[in-house]
Amino acid sequence: MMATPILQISGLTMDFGGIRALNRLDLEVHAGEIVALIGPNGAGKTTFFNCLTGIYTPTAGEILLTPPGSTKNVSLKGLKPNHVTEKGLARTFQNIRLFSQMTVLENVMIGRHCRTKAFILGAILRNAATRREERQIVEMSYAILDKVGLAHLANEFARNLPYGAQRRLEIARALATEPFLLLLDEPAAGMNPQETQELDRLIKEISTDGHSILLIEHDMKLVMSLSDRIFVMDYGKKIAQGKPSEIRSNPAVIKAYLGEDVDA
Ligand SMILES: Nc1ncnc2c1ncn2[C@@H]1O[C@H](COP(=O)(O)OP(=O)(O)OP(=O)(O)O)[C@@H](O)[C@H]1O
Repeated sequence: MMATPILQISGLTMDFGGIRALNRLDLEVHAGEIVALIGPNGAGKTTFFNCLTGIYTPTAGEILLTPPGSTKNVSLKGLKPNHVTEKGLARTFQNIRLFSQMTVLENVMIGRHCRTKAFILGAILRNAATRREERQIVEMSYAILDKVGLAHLANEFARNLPYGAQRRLEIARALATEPFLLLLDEPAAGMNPQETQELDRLIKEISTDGHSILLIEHDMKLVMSLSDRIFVMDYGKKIAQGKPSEIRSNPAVIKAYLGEDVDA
């Protein structure tokens, strides 16, 4: 028997006034998978992520999250972004959103915040439990920075990092929330070929560590290298889904991309 998907989306619809940006989308992600969401500009991919992560409340449809190995699901529909993160789903953004005036380490520690127990009173009194928790946060943040290859830059201001490193720092911050599902919105955007290759390796490593991944990406070479399955959208609808080899030769996909600048 096939295990319950960790993410199950059905009939997801999002209207902006008269514009139907998402039209009854169904999609599922299983534990351990790397799934890519692709489609021409304006297809609705970012809107889709925004509906999943509490930035928009969808007009209709359901979004169910089930921790790996569990049978109990939770609906994400209508939850605030911080509550979505608490349920085990973290994301990065198309436009980098780091705290540029803070250090690399602090940016990761902030990601950790949603899993900490210490309250304001603890911070004021700085009791033993608070200090212990702080120490653990620092250690864990260093371990994550090590994973993404940024430990040596821990005390640098985020704004001083090269572009590719900033994108990896965003991933580190998302990982600090301990997600079982990670959403990456165009992680390779603006990267040079070497940075993209490093990203390819990093995403595979994160997947091997036990995180499932759903990513939006325009770099087709990266998509084909990473994905177990690909969902293709156009005009808010799903037009195809399948393995990379199936998507590559799918006539509906080729048609949707005609006239588009595809980084093949
Ligand atoms: N806040 C909003 N208000 C009104 N319309 C919106 C809003 N956000 C998105 N849209 C519209 O929804 C459609 C889908 O946009 P979206 O940004 O999700 O596409 P995309 O697939 O992410 O595109 P890209 O690849 O360029 O990032 C577009 O027609 C867009 O103009």
